Amino acid sequence: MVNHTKLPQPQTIGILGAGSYGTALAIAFAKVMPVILWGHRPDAMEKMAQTRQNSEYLPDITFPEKLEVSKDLDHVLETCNLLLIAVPSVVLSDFLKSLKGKIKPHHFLLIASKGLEQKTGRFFSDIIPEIFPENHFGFISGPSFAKEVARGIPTALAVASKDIKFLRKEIFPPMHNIRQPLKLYYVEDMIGLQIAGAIKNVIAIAVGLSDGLGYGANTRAAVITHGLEEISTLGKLYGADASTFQGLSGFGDLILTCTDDQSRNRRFGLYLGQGLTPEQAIEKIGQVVEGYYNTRETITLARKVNVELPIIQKVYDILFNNKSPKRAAGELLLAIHNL
Ligand SMILES: NC(=O)c1ccc[n+]([C@@H]2O[C@H](COP(=O)([O-])OP(=O)(O)OC[C@H]3O[C@@H](n4cnc5c(N)ncnc54)[C@H](O)[C@@H]3O)[C@@H](O)[C@H]2O)c1
Ligand SMILES: O=P(O)(O)OC[C@H](O)CO
Repeated sequence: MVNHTKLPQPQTIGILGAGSYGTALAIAFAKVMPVILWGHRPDAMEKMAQTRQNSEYLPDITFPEKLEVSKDLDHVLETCNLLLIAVPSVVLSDFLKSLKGKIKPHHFLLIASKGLEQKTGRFFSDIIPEIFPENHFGFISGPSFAKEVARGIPTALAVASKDIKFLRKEIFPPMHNIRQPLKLYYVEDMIGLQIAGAIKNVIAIAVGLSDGLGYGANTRAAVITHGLEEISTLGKLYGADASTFQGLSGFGDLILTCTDDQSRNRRFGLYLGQGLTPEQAIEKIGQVVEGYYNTRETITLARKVNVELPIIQKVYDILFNNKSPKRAAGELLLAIHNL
């Protein structure tokens, strides 16, 4: 067992992954505590260090003073106890494996990626202890577009871990200042948080699809409502706490992702509805569309417990069985009608 009381103070957060979300969290946390942001492309990190901006993902937002930019992973690992990991979920397993041997028992891993392991559909909460048996870890999730987090717009996030007491009392006290726009709430249900974070992306694709095909607000609300039901059904079968799906990482993130065009998953669905192929839609978005992978992984999870998820199955049929979006949507609406 790690003795947290021996960790050096003050706490510096190391953020690994300098895309839109890693950078946004770095900006938000650095308003109150020291942060080091690391990314795997040295040239991009050098540019960020010089310009004090991430012009690729968050143009025109200047980094706070307490944000250090680094291309030196060893420096981050030596300086920071808490490592917040914000790489796309499709590369998370490989990324974690690449850290094996470098991560020490005192490092706390907080995962901000939303998804399940590629192809296997395994939970990262099962994978992390296999790679890092001695480390404490958790997940951070909830309704939050990177741009709004970076701009300091009031945002509420859920943190799930078996060790929330340590995070709340030892790491994040500066974040609990009432004037902070980024609020953290603590829960213990890591499975629920992971399921909700991954599958809301699939439902957002379905909603985008419905909107892209020209259905209205009524249909959108029906797909969201039944989508939440599918998330909860699957979650309960995997032992998640039902209340997680009513909270920030469940209902909160589902509403955000399904209803605002800042969402890449929603936009992906819109493009499919407008007639683009999945490949064309991904290219047009130009950033990670995790719901594409999450759809396949969710179906893998559903098959393991023998449950039918009509909305997610239709999205799967479009993405991986070449079904036409129009035909799938027609069948989907019939399926919803019969639920
Ligand atoms: N963008 C958001 O609004 C948002 C909000 C909440 C959660 N998230 C989550 O954050 C995670 C990252 O998403 P994002 O929006 O920052 O993606 P992004 O497409 O903006 O950036 C991805 C970053 O990951 C880096 N990367 C790719 N492969 C890597 C590897 N093998 N090792 C290290 N870095 C690698 C890329 O260089 C890029 O900088 C996702 O799992 C997403 O669900 C994003
Ligand atoms: O842009 P999206 O669809 O990947 O969604 C981003 C976040 O997960 C919203 O909370």
